[in-house]
Amino acid sequence: CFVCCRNQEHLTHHAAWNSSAHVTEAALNVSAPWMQFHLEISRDALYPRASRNVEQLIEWMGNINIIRADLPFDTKKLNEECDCDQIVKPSGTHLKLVVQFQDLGRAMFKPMRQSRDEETSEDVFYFVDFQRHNAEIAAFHLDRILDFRRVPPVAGRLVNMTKELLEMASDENLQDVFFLSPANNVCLFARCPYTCKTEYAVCGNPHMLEGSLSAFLPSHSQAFRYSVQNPWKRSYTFTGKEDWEVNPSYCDQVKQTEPYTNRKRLLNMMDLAIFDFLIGNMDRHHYDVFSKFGDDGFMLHMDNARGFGRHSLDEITILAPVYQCCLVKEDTWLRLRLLSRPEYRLSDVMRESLSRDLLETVLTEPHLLALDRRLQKVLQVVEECVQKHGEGSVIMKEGGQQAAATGAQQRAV
Ligand SMILES: Nc1ncnc2c1ncn2[C@@H]1O[C@H](COP(=O)(O)OP(=O)(O)OP(=O)(O)O)[C@@H](O)[C@H]1O
Ligand SMILES: [Mn+2]
Repeated sequence: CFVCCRNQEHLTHHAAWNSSAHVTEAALNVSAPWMQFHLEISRDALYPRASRNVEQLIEWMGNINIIRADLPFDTKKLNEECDCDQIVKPSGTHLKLVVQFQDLGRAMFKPMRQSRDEETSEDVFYFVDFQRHNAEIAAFHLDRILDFRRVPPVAGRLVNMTKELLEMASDENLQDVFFLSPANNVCLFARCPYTCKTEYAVCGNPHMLEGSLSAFLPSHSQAFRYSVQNPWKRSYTFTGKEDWEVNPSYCDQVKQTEPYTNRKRLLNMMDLAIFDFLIGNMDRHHYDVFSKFGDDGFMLHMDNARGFGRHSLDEITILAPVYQCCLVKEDTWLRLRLLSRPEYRLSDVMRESLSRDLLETVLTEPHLLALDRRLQKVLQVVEECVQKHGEGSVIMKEGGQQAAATGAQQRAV
């Protein structure tokens, strides 16, 4: 083992790769950015704050040759049961592919489905909303700026659907979803789970299509991770209400339930709510954690494609965990305040960060400005909590201890 993370704080080490099914020792390049990404994952975050590898990984995903395209495992499983004569729901949102690169790294590809200027209609339920490739990219950048480092690196890329996807398609099931539109554009549709209809397809122009590439995490056999239901998840029905929506003391219940008896996990839930409020994501039904790190480990913030749908709406209920529990991690609080100052304004830092992506405009100006407005609302919610309960019981160190006075009280007064 020549590149080892020698302590238990890290998730994988090089020796683990010898047993990897899709990598042979001969082809293995330990310095490949995707491999370095896996080696840097620790109990605290997906990558270190000062990681140089993340930039390299993004550039690499944006440029390196694609040698194979696959349907994702969950879609494959559904395909076995999928009958294209039976349309279940009129939604074509779940279009994603696994691509493999020349040096054996992999990424989840989500194609562009909605133009950047289009705002999602008010009549669309969040659970049938489109997945937006630019939301995946922007969410990664925001997560890094907030110093959470819980979103796998995501790069934007213009992909040639014919040469890089169809010709690299691993099996017939995938080849079969490609077709030529009446305008002679190459298109692809999702077989499953919801639709087999070509009107929900995405099309290139005629071959080129934008998409997001999310760097693959280590496989389950190398680093098992499991999904946990979000206690503040929404009802996925037309009229249903969840417990948190009707019970004002819901947080007391959560606090007494595993794994939230662990204060670190509870505080991480507050981070997740803040993150989702900023991006406008109402579709956080689950989150993932690596089992190796137990309840102390960080939470993964994956699947952010339903963020950034409506810049004119600030969906305050996404902040329910924060205003119901009246808790926030001190580090997060300090960072949010910093990003509200004119010299570090969140929208400016985001604009700068996103300009390094290969795609021209990741977020339009109204979405960037919405971030500043929403950040103010987060600060306001926390300040109201501080006024009610005092700073000592609201702003917490990661381990759950009271934070040193941060001046929230003064600002609130
Ligand atoms: N970067 C990644 N590395 C490894 N696995 C990933 C990655 N991105 C997504 N996945 C896996 O693919 C599955 C689907 O991804 P995602 O949730 O982003 O897409 P989705 O179309 O919204 O699917 P779902 O309906 O399951 O939410 C998830 O279970 C996740 O574990
Ligand atoms: Mn999803």
